[in-house]
Amino acid sequence: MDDIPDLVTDLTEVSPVLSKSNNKESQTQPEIKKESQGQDRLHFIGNYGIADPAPVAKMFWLDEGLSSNVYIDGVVTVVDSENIIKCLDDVGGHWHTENNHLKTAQSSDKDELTEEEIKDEHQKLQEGITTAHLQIALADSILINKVDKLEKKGDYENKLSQIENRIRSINNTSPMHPTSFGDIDLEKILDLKAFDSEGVKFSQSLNILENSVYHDDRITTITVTCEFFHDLESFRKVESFLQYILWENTVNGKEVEIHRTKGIMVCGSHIKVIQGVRETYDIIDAKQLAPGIDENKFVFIGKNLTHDDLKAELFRFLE
Ligand SMILES: Nc1nc2c(ncn2[C@@H]2O[C@H](COP(=O)(O)OP(=O)(O)OP(=O)(O)O)[C@@H](O)[C@H]2O)c(=O)[nH]1
Repeated sequence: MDDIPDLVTDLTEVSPVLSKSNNKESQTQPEIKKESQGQDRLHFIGNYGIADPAPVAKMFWLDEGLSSNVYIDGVVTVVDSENIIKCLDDVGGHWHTENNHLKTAQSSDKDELTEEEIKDEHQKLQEGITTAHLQIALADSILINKVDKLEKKGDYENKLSQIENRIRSINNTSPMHPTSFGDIDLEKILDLKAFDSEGVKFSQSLNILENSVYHDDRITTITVTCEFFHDLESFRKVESFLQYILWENTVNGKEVEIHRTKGIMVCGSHIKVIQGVRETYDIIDAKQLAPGIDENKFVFIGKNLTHDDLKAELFRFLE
Protein backbone atom coordinates (compact mmCIF):
# COMPACT_ATOMS: atom_id res chain seq x y z
CA MET A 1 0.00 0.00 0.00
CA ASP A 2 2.98 2.27 -0.52
CA ASP A 3 0.93 4.58 -2.68
CA ILE A 4 -1.92 5.21 -0.24
CA PRO A 5 -0.75 4.99 3.35
CA ASP A 6 -1.84 8.52 4.23
CA LEU A 7 -5.24 7.87 2.79
CA VAL A 8 -5.69 4.76 4.87
CA THR A 9 -4.63 6.56 8.01
CA ASP A 10 -6.98 9.43 7.32
CA LEU A 11 -9.84 7.13 6.69
CA THR A 12 -9.77 5.12 9.87
CA GLU A 13 -13.06 6.79 10.58
CA VAL A 14 -15.05 5.27 7.80
CA SER A 15 -16.62 1.89 7.43
CA PRO A 16 -16.15 0.13 4.13
CA VAL A 17 -13.81 -2.79 3.74
CA LEU A 18 -11.16 -1.76 1.31
CA SER A 19 -9.11 -4.36 -0.36
CA LYS A 20 -6.02 -4.44 -2.44
CA SER A 21 -5.19 -7.85 -3.57
CA ASN A 22 -3.53 -9.69 -6.38
CA ASN A 23 -3.45 -12.88 -4.45
CA LYS A 24 -6.41 -14.92 -3.33
CA GLU A 25 -4.65 -16.38 -0.31
CA SER A 26 -3.99 -12.99 1.19
CA GLN A 27 -7.69 -12.29 1.30
CA THR A 28 -8.15 -14.68 4.17
CA GLN A 29 -5.44 -12.93 6.18
CA PRO A 30 -6.64 -9.39 6.52
CA GLU A 31 -4.79 -6.85 8.55
CA ILE A 32 -6.67 -4.30 10.52
CA LYS A 33 -5.96 -0.71 9.56
CA LYS A 34 -2.64 0.37 8.26
CA GLU A 35 -0.13 -2.17 7.33
CA SER A 36 3.53 -1.92 6.56
CA GLN A 37 4.31 -4.63 4.02
CA GLY A 38 3.19 -2.98 0.86
CA GLN A 39 1.70 -5.77 -1.23
CA ASP A 40 -1.38 -7.83 -1.71
CA ARG A 41 -3.22 -7.07 1.46
CA LEU A 42 -6.68 -6.38 2.60
CA HIS A 43 -7.50 -3.39 4.72
CA PHE A 44 -10.42 -2.88 7.01
CA ILE A 45 -11.30 0.70 7.51
CA GLY A 46 -13.09 1.13 10.80
CA ASN A 47 -15.77 3.67 11.42
CA TYR A 48 -16.66 5.43 14.62
CA GLY A 49 -19.49 7.87 14.35
CA ILE A 50 -19.47 8.71 10.66
CA ALA A 51 -23.11 8.61 9.73
CA ASP A 52 -23.03 8.04 6.03
CA PRO A 53 -20.80 5.51 4.24
CA ALA A 54 -21.77 6.73 0.75
CA PRO A 55 -19.08 9.41 0.18
CA VAL A 56 -16.31 7.01 1.12
CA ALA A 57 -17.77 4.17 -0.91
CA LYS A 58 -17.85 6.50 -3.92
CA MET A 59 -14.29 7.62 -3.29
CA PHE A 60 -12.93 4.08 -3.53
CA TRP A 61 -15.25 2.89 -6.18
CA LEU A 62 -12.89 3.30 -9.07
CA ASP A 63 -13.63 2.51 -12.63
CA GLU A 64 -12.02 -0.73 -13.74
CA GLY A 65 -10.82 1.19 -16.79
CA LEU A 66 -8.46 3.17 -14.58
CA SER A 67 -6.62 -0.08 -13.83
CA SER A 68 -6.24 0.90 -10.23
CA ASN A 69 -5.11 -1.80 -7.85
CA VAL A 70 -7.16 -0.30 -5.05
CA TYR A 71 -10.84 -1.05 -4.96
CA ILE A 72 -13.72 -1.25 -2.58
CA ASP A 73 -14.77 -4.79 -1.86
CA GLY A 74 -17.94 -3.90 0.01
CA VAL A 75 -19.52 -2.05 2.89
CA VAL A 76 -19.96 -4.01 6.12
CA THR A 77 -22.40 -2.53 8.60
CA VAL A 78 -22.35 -3.60 12.24
CA VAL A 79 -25.58 -3.12 14.16
CA ASP A 80 -26.02 -3.31 17.89
CA SER A 81 -28.77 -5.89 18.40
CA GLU A 82 -29.80 -4.38 21.72
CA ASN A 83 -30.44 -0.96 20.26
CA ILE A 84 -31.11 -1.31 16.57
CA ILE A 85 -34.92 -1.36 16.75
CA LYS A 86 -34.98 1.71 19.01
CA CYS A 87 -32.51 3.36 16.71
CA LEU A 88 -34.58 2.72 13.56
CA ASP A 89 -37.66 4.07 15.28
CA ASP A 90 -35.85 7.22 16.28
CA VAL A 91 -37.99 9.67 14.36
CA GLY A 92 -36.89 13.14 15.38
CA GLY A 93 -33.46 11.95 16.46
CA HIS A 94 -33.90 11.88 20.25
CA TRP A 95 -32.09 8.56 20.70
CA HIS A 96 -29.30 9.63 18.34
CA THR A 97 -28.92 12.95 20.15
CA GLU A 98 -28.78 11.35 23.59
CA ASN A 99 -26.20 8.85 22.39
CA ASN A 100 -24.11 11.49 20.69
CA HIS A 101 -24.48 9.92 17.26
CA LEU A 102 -25.26 13.06 15.31
CA LYS A 103 -22.67 15.14 13.55
CA THR A 104 -24.26 18.26 14.98
CA ALA A 105 -24.12 16.82 18.51
CA GLN A 106 -20.57 15.50 18.15
CA SER A 107 -18.98 18.64 16.87
CA SER A 108 -17.92 21.00 19.62
CA ASP A 109 -17.36 23.70 17.07
CA LYS A 110 -20.43 24.06 14.84
CA ASP A 111 -18.25 25.95 12.33
CA GLU A 112 -16.57 22.64 11.50
CA LEU A 113 -19.77 21.57 9.78
CA THR A 114 -20.95 23.06 6.55
CA GLU A 115 -24.37 24.64 6.43
CA GLU A 116 -25.37 21.92 4.01
CA GLU A 117 -24.36 19.15 6.46
CA ILE A 118 -26.36 20.71 9.26
CA LYS A 119 -29.39 21.22 7.00
CA ASP A 120 -29.13 17.69 5.62
CA GLU A 121 -28.97 16.08 9.05
CA HIS A 122 -31.88 18.17 10.29
CA GLN A 123 -33.97 17.28 7.26
CA LYS A 124 -33.22 13.56 7.54
CA LEU A 125 -34.30 13.56 11.17
CA GLN A 126 -37.55 15.30 10.30
CA GLU A 127 -38.20 12.70 7.63
CA GLY A 128 -37.48 9.92 10.10
CA ILE A 129 -34.45 8.61 8.24
CA THR A 130 -31.94 7.65 10.88
CA THR A 131 -28.22 7.05 10.64
CA ALA A 132 -29.01 3.36 10.93
CA HIS A 133 -31.27 3.50 7.86
CA LEU A 134 -28.45 4.96 5.76
CA GLN A 135 -25.87 2.50 7.01
CA ILE A 136 -28.15 -0.48 6.42
CA ALA A 137 -29.20 0.80 2.99
CA LEU A 138 -25.57 0.98 1.87
CA ALA A 139 -24.49 -2.29 3.47
CA ASP A 140 -23.32 -5.23 1.41
CA SER A 141 -23.04 -7.42 4.50
CA ILE A 142 -24.59 -6.85 7.91
CA LEU A 143 -23.35 -8.06 11.28
CA ILE A 144 -26.01 -8.21 13.97
CA ASN A 145 -23.66 -7.88 16.92
CA LYS A 146 -23.96 -8.34 20.68
CA VAL A 147 -26.31 -11.29 20.31
CA ASP A 148 -24.84 -12.75 23.52
CA LYS A 149 -26.76 -10.01 25.30
CA LEU A 150 -29.98 -11.05 23.60
CA GLU A 151 -29.32 -14.65 24.53
CA LYS A 152 -28.90 -13.75 28.18
CA LYS A 153 -32.23 -11.91 28.21
CA GLY A 154 -34.14 -14.88 26.75
CA ASP A 155 -36.55 -15.23 23.83
CA TYR A 156 -33.48 -15.09 21.64
CA GLU A 157 -34.86 -16.61 18.43
CA ASN A 158 -37.86 -14.35 18.44
CA LYS A 159 -35.88 -11.19 19.11
CA LEU A 160 -33.29 -12.06 16.49
CA SER A 161 -35.89 -12.73 13.83
CA GLN A 162 -37.59 -9.45 14.69
CA ILE A 163 -34.31 -7.65 14.07
CA GLU A 164 -33.61 -9.59 10.87
CA ASN A 165 -37.05 -8.78 9.55
CA ARG A 166 -36.68 -5.15 10.37
CA ILE A 167 -33.33 -4.94 8.57
CA ARG A 168 -34.72 -6.86 5.62
CA SER A 169 -37.55 -4.37 5.31
CA ILE A 170 -34.86 -1.78 4.47
CA ASN A 171 -32.16 -3.75 2.66
CA ASN A 172 -33.47 -6.99 1.31
CA THR A 173 -30.41 -8.08 -0.63
CA SER A 174 -27.50 -8.20 1.80
CA PRO A 175 -26.71 -11.21 3.99
CA MET A 176 -26.95 -10.83 7.77
CA HIS A 177 -24.78 -12.58 10.33
CA PRO A 178 -25.47 -12.70 14.09
CA THR A 179 -22.23 -12.16 16.04
CA SER A 180 -20.86 -11.58 19.51
CA PHE A 181 -17.91 -9.22 19.86
CA GLY A 182 -17.81 -9.13 16.06
CA ASP A 183 -16.55 -12.69 15.98
CA ILE A 184 -17.16 -13.96 12.47
CA ASP A 185 -15.67 -16.25 9.88
CA LEU A 186 -13.87 -13.66 7.76
CA GLU A 187 -14.82 -15.41 4.56
CA LYS A 188 -18.33 -14.11 5.17
CA ILE A 189 -17.32 -10.48 5.08
CA LEU A 190 -14.31 -10.54 2.79
CA ASP A 191 -14.19 -10.93 -0.93
CA LEU A 192 -17.76 -9.64 -1.18
CA LYS A 193 -17.10 -8.26 -4.66
CA ALA A 194 -20.07 -6.02 -4.13
CA PHE A 195 -18.94 -3.49 -6.73
CA ASP A 196 -17.75 -6.01 -9.30
CA SER A 197 -19.33 -6.61 -12.65
CA GLU A 198 -18.87 -10.37 -12.75
CA GLY A 199 -19.54 -13.41 -10.77
CA VAL A 200 -21.94 -15.36 -8.68
CA LYS A 201 -21.66 -13.11 -5.65
CA PHE A 202 -22.80 -10.06 -7.52
CA SER A 203 -25.69 -12.00 -9.07
CA GLN A 204 -26.73 -13.26 -5.66
CA SER A 205 -26.84 -9.71 -4.41
CA LEU A 206 -29.59 -9.05 -6.95
CA ASN A 207 -31.82 -11.65 -5.39
CA ILE A 208 -34.33 -10.50 -2.88
CA LEU A 209 -34.01 -12.47 0.32
CA GLU A 210 -37.13 -13.75 2.01
CA ASN A 211 -39.95 -11.24 2.08
CA SER A 212 -40.04 -9.27 5.26
CA VAL A 213 -43.15 -9.24 7.41
CA TYR A 214 -42.35 -5.63 8.26
CA HIS A 215 -42.58 -2.69 5.99
CA ASP A 216 -40.36 0.30 6.57
CA ASP A 217 -42.02 3.42 5.22
CA ARG A 218 -38.75 5.22 5.08
CA ILE A 219 -36.21 3.17 3.13
CA THR A 220 -36.97 -0.04 1.31
CA THR A 221 -35.65 -2.39 -1.41
CA ILE A 222 -37.47 -2.70 -4.72
CA THR A 223 -36.60 -5.01 -7.61
CA VAL A 224 -37.94 -4.51 -11.11
CA THR A 225 -37.47 -7.21 -13.72
CA CYS A 226 -38.16 -7.52 -17.42
CA GLU A 227 -37.22 -9.96 -20.15
CA PHE A 228 -33.80 -9.75 -21.80
CA PHE A 229 -33.65 -7.00 -24.39
CA HIS A 230 -33.86 -7.65 -28.12
CA ASP A 231 -32.15 -4.48 -29.29
CA LEU A 232 -29.01 -2.73 -28.07
CA GLU A 233 -30.79 0.62 -28.06
CA SER A 234 -32.55 -0.53 -24.86
CA PHE A 235 -29.25 -0.21 -22.96
CA ARG A 236 -29.14 3.47 -23.86
CA LYS A 237 -32.76 3.87 -22.80
CA VAL A 238 -32.02 2.32 -19.41
CA GLU A 239 -29.14 4.74 -18.99
CA SER A 240 -31.51 7.67 -19.66
CA PHE A 241 -33.93 6.16 -17.13
CA LEU A 242 -31.15 5.94 -14.51
CA GLN A 243 -30.03 9.49 -15.15
CA TYR A 244 -33.58 10.70 -14.75
CA ILE A 245 -34.39 8.92 -11.51
CA LEU A 246 -30.95 9.36 -9.90
CA TRP A 247 -30.38 12.96 -10.94
CA GLU A 248 -33.91 14.33 -10.89
CA ASN A 249 -34.85 12.28 -7.81
CA THR A 250 -38.21 11.60 -9.39
CA VAL A 251 -40.02 8.37 -10.19
CA ASN A 252 -43.42 8.41 -11.85
CA GLY A 253 -43.95 12.02 -10.79
CA LYS A 254 -43.04 11.37 -7.15
CA GLU A 255 -40.06 12.67 -5.25
CA VAL A 256 -37.68 9.87 -4.24
CA GLU A 257 -34.25 9.33 -2.76
CA ILE A 258 -32.20 6.42 -4.12
CA HIS A 259 -29.22 5.33 -2.06
CA ARG A 260 -28.08 2.17 -3.81
CA THR A 261 -28.68 0.85 -7.31
CA LYS A 262 -27.54 -2.39 -8.87
CA GLY A 263 -28.67 -4.40 -11.81
CA ILE A 264 -27.95 -6.58 -14.77
CA MET A 265 -29.28 -6.39 -18.31
CA VAL A 266 -28.69 -8.58 -21.30
CA CYS A 267 -29.17 -8.30 -25.05
CA GLY A 268 -27.94 -11.34 -26.98
CA SER A 269 -24.31 -11.88 -26.05
CA HIS A 270 -24.02 -8.39 -24.55
CA ILE A 271 -24.18 -8.23 -20.77
CA LYS A 272 -24.18 -4.98 -18.79
CA VAL A 273 -23.96 -4.57 -15.04
CA ILE A 274 -25.24 -1.48 -13.26
CA GLN A 275 -23.72 -0.18 -10.04
CA GLY A 276 -24.83 2.97 -8.28
CA VAL A 277 -24.30 4.82 -5.01
CA ARG A 278 -26.64 7.80 -4.69
CA GLU A 279 -26.46 9.89 -7.86
CA THR A 280 -23.30 8.19 -9.13
CA TYR A 281 -23.77 5.19 -11.37
CA ASP A 282 -21.74 3.08 -13.74
CA ILE A 283 -22.76 0.68 -16.49
CA ILE A 284 -20.06 -1.91 -16.96
CA ASP A 285 -19.59 -4.61 -19.60
CA ALA A 286 -19.59 -8.11 -18.15
CA LYS A 287 -18.07 -11.11 -19.85
CA GLN A 288 -20.38 -13.82 -18.68
CA LEU A 289 -23.71 -14.35 -17.07
CA ALA A 290 -23.77 -16.05 -13.70
CA PRO A 291 -26.08 -19.05 -13.44
CA GLY A 292 -29.67 -18.28 -12.49
CA ILE A 293 -29.99 -14.94 -14.26
CA ASP A 294 -32.73 -15.35 -16.84
CA GLU A 295 -34.18 -11.83 -16.98
CA ASN A 296 -33.03 -8.25 -16.60
CA LYS A 297 -32.99 -7.15 -12.97
CA PHE A 298 -32.83 -3.69 -11.46
CA VAL A 299 -32.55 -3.28 -7.68
CA PHE A 300 -33.09 0.03 -5.90
CA ILE A 301 -32.76 0.81 -2.20
CA GLY A 302 -34.22 4.14 -1.22
CA LYS A 303 -37.02 6.28 0.05
CA ASN A 304 -40.54 6.61 -1.37
CA LEU A 305 -39.97 3.80 -3.84
CA THR A 306 -42.70 1.48 -5.03
CA HIS A 307 -42.51 -1.35 -7.51
CA ASP A 308 -45.34 0.02 -9.63
CA ASP A 309 -43.82 3.49 -9.91
CA LEU A 310 -40.38 2.20 -10.83
CA LYS A 311 -41.76 -0.23 -13.37
CA ALA A 312 -43.95 2.45 -14.95
CA GLU A 313 -41.01 4.86 -15.18
CA LEU A 314 -38.69 2.22 -16.64
CA PHE A 315 -41.20 1.23 -19.29
CA ARG A 316 -41.84 4.85 -20.17
CA PHE A 317 -38.15 5.09 -21.11
CA LEU A 318 -38.10 1.71 -22.84
CA GLU A 319 -41.03 2.52 -25.14
N1 LIG B 1 -21.65 -8.30 25.54
C1 LIG B 1 -21.09 -7.73 24.46
N2 LIG B 1 -20.44 -6.57 24.57
C2 LIG B 1 -19.89 -6.04 23.48
C3 LIG B 1 -19.97 -6.66 22.21
N3 LIG B 1 -19.33 -5.89 21.31
C4 LIG B 1 -18.85 -4.84 21.98
N4 LIG B 1 -19.18 -4.92 23.29
C5 LIG B 1 -18.86 -3.98 24.37
O1 LIG B 1 -19.74 -2.88 24.26
C6 LIG B 1 -19.08 -1.70 24.71
C7 LIG B 1 -19.29 -0.59 23.70
O2 LIG B 1 -18.73 -1.03 22.49
P1 LIG B 1 -19.39 -0.72 21.12
O3 LIG B 1 -20.87 -0.75 21.20
O4 LIG B 1 -18.73 -1.58 20.13
O5 LIG B 1 -18.86 0.74 20.93
P2 LIG B 1 -19.46 1.91 20.12
O6 LIG B 1 -20.22 1.42 18.94
O7 LIG B 1 -18.38 2.87 19.90
O8 LIG B 1 -20.45 2.48 21.18
P3 LIG B 1 -21.65 3.44 20.91
O9 LIG B 1 -21.17 4.44 19.91
O10 LIG B 1 -21.99 4.01 22.24
O11 LIG B 1 -22.74 2.57 20.35
C8 LIG B 1 -17.63 -2.09 24.93
O12 LIG B 1 -17.44 -2.26 26.32
C9 LIG B 1 -17.48 -3.40 24.22
O13 LIG B 1 -16.53 -4.27 24.79
C10 LIG B 1 -20.68 -7.90 22.12
O14 LIG B 1 -20.86 -8.50 21.07
N5 LIG B 1 -21.23 -8.37 23.27
